[in-house]
Amino acid sequence: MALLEVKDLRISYETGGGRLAAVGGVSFEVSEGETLAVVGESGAGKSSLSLGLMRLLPRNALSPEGRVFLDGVECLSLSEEEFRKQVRWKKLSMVFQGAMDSLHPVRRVGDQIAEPLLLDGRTDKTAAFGRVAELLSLARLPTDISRRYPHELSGGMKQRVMIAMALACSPKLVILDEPTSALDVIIQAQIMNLLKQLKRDLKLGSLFVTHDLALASDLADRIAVMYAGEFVEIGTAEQVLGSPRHPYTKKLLGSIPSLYDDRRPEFIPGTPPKMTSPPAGCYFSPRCPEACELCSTHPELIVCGTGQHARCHLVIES
Ligand SMILES: Nc1ncnc2c1ncn2[C@@H]1O[C@H](COP(=O)(O)OP(=O)(O)OP(=O)(O)O)[C@@H](O)[C@H]1O
Repeated sequence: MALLEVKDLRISYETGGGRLAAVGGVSFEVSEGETLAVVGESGAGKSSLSLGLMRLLPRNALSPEGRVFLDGVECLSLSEEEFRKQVRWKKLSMVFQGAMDSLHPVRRVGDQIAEPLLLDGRTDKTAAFGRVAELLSLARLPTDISRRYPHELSGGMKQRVMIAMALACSPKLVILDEPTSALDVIIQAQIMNLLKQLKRDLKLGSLFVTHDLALASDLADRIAVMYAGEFVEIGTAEQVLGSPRHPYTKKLLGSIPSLYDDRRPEFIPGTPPKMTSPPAGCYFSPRCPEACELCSTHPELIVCGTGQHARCHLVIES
């Protein structure tokens, strides 16, 4: 059985301009120890998906529709209190986008990491600080930073602290929302190595949310490409990167600069549709170089390889 099973998840917001469909019927699974990267440009719905799974959506979000099974428990039908006690941080946790800047500036790092353990009520202070030392070492940080304040740490160290905090209650699955976006490339590589190590050593499952397909390829077992609230392609990293089937995935790959030839990175003309009034047909068709009359109807995901699916009429079903 999959660790996480998401079925037809839909998330919408009430806005001044009408109802906005941020996540429009997304289905996927993540197994124990597996990394699924969710890749898409800004506004594709990646953060809404992540916050929806954590049940931390903003107030103007409508109740999510669909089913979310985590370790066999259907999460959307739990009450807020049940979800907080049984699931959030314990089975499913998250490293938020830009979160390293949200550490409390005048509280010691160790106290902040210990907080969720102490709040749980099942751990005393000595045990909590023993666990803090373990978590710091898991995140490859010296244990003496426990007594330091956030302003004494570099950006990379603060991000390691955020990762340590996400692991505090030993979750089985972590959502990593753009975990390296604010870091320079050297530190980014170090954090990616740490994530790979945690995946291997702890058999940690993860949903790795990023706009960067090249970065996704470093950690992902499978990749889902998200466009206008939908998965337009999903498959193993090898399939999506080596033989992409959806025109949007091909364009995303073409936009990655190459060090080894004179090819110029392509750009994708146009912008994603307004999700308060999405077009009737394929959402990508106004920007698609391969669009044809078939694209005036909305495509379903089509099986185009073992475990590979693409939402495009031009894909031949296999
Ligand atoms: N609280 C909100 N109210 C109304 N619309 C929202 C809200 N939050 C997000 N949206 C809209 O939902 C859509 C998906 O946004 P979301 O932030 O989930 O995308 P994203 O892929 O995570 O983008 P980014 O990488 O920029 O965070 C966008 O059209 C966005 O404008």
